[in-house]
Amino acid sequence: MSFFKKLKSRMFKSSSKLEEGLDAIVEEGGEADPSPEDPPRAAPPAQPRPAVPEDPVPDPGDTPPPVDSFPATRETDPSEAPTDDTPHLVEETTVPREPSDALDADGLPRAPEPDIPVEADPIPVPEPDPTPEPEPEPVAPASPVPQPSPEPEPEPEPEPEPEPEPEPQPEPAKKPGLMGRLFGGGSAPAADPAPQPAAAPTPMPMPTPTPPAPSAAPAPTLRRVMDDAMLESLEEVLIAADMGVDTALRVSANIAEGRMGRKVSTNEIKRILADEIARIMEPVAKPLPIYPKRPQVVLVVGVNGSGKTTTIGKLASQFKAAGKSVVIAAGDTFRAAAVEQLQVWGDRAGVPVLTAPEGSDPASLAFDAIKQAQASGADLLMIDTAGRLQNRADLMEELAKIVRVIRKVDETAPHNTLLVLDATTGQNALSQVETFRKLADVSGLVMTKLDGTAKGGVLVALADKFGLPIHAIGVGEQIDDLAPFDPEEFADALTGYER
Ligand SMILES: Nc1nc2c(ncn2[C@@H]2O[C@H](COP(=O)(O)OP(=O)(O)OP(=O)(O)O)[C@@H](O)[C@H]2O)c(=O)[nH]1
Repeated sequence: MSFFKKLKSRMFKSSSKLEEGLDAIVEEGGEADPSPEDPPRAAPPAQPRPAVPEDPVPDPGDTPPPVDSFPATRETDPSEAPTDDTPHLVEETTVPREPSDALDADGLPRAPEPDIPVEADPIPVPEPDPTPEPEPEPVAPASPVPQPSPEPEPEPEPEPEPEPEPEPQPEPAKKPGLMGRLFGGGSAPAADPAPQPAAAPTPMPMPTPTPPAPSAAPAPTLRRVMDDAMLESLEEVLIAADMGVDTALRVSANIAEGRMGRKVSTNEIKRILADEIARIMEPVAKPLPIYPKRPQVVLVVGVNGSGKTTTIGKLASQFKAAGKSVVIAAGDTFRAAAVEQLQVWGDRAGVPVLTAPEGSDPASLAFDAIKQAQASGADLLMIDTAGRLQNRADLMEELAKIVRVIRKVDETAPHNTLLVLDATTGQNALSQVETFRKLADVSGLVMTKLDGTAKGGVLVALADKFGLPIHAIGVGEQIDDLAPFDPEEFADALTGYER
């Protein structure tokens, strides 16, 4: 099953909404057009995503250039067997075709050519059976084997031994693909209800071969002339998919450019839209840069429950696996449960968690944590902060204070300020970015919970409006459910476009 068929079979709500909308738009005013469907978009030349961002360092001032980037382990280890969540999956290879000379001039199958014994015969000669069959062979495989039973009616039960079919190669049990987990495809690998072919090894009896169906003429493609009414519908569908009004209008306008009055099929409109979305997302798909500065201070901010602690645990685990020494600081000093939760993640990732007495000033914890990380020579210090709604001025001021105090120890810090956004919040993510970047100088985004939302389109709006790097996406609650952001996969999944 190809990658995209797998994706389609678990298609997320957002895409179905968008995809259904696009289908409906073309159906609404479309007409059957006998001209063939446009060829699928040619796959771009394989471009391994660099582990080091090509762009200049976000903070060129005092911060040295990044030497590495998250998640190096996923992207750079060639020994890793490709998995479904590898962003460079290719479609299944096509089935080899019969050579065209298998047909004669009339299009009928040619008679087999006699073997010319030029060299040693490579075809294995069947071994002569040393023991002659005592029983007469059935003439036709469909004939029932004569039964010794006196019953006059032939028993349908004891069918002739089925020909030993080649054992179906059971596919190795796989973790659901990244895109399979995106936007509602199920988060935890264990919870994946997808049927595993490996679990049912019993070979199916081969059905009697049925004659090939007469080749039906390909159904004519439905096409609609691109006009104002179609564009208006497109805008509505994009807004409903959470892209926001501004982005939806801009995307629609770009799609219309040079195409007004032309007929487009559903597949063409999906391809054009997927290309447009991928074009918007491409510049923001940047892994978290890693600097030679020790400790590199990563401040993690966001509203309550957006997934900060979980993301810190996942990141810490990946950095540790990449050979970095990581320390986490529990900056939510007001909630004992938050500290405990972070400690659980620290244990999972195998990294120490620095804590402060309950109720103490989070800015002073951050100060102490940097000092300790400096003393221990840690590569990375990740500071968790309490969740705060962007409309709580007092809490936002507290965050600004944390940043000020961090800069007292290291004026180049924090080297990264990650805003963790919950994809299920939809358009509210825009106002979160606006407020947090004012107060905490957000350097990049992590979008969590893309595995269970109808709101994936908001990422397009974020990229279009702010252009902040999207370092990673959360696709589940497990420690390895954090993946690099792949714009093209995302665009195809969002629009339902199949390459
Ligand atoms: N499905 C899914 N759940 C996630 C993801 N990331 C986090 N969660 C869940 O979201 C919930 C909140 O995550 P936390 O990491 O505690 O969020 P937080 O921002 O630290 O929360 P506060 O400290 O209360 O502000 C938890 O139940 C997580 O398991 C994700 O990518 N996918």
